[in-house]
Amino acid sequence: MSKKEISLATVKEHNKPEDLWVIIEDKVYDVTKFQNEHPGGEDSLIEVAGRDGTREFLMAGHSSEAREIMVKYYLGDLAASDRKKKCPVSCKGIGLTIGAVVLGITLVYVLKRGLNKN
Ligand code: HEM
Repeated sequence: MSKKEISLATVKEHNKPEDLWVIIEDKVYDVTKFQNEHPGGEDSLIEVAGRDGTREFLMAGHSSEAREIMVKYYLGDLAASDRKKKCPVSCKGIGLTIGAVVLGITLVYVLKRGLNKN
């Protein structure tokens, strides 16, 4: 269930150890009170204070237990306009296919023209 939407500018204001918000997968968490309990240390959270820490969070390879703990600190979703535009694998695949088809047609056209000149 999503709560309210929070802008990136608002998250940026909470970038200190005594007031520490972080964005993970487009969700905003207030981890101020969790810092001292974090098994990965407070420094790793302070490092991403007030910004998107998704990459770092995923790189640390968090367990499903960690995901359960997160729920307690969830504040709301990042405002839609501040979310990074994501292109899923399927979308990249379509782009590559279209690119390849266009390239193929161009090649055939150029080759045919070249042949017709002789
Ligand atoms: C609300 C957010 C977070 C929660 C609830 C959380 C929770 C946890 C928990 C429970 C662990 C122990 C291992 C596990 O069960 O996966 C852990 C480890 C760790 N976390 Fe987090 N974490 C959060 C955010 C972050 C972020 C944003 C970063 C990086 C910037 C981070 C970096 C790490 C690291 C480096 C470890 C240590 C992994 C290891 O020693 O193998 N965590 N975290």
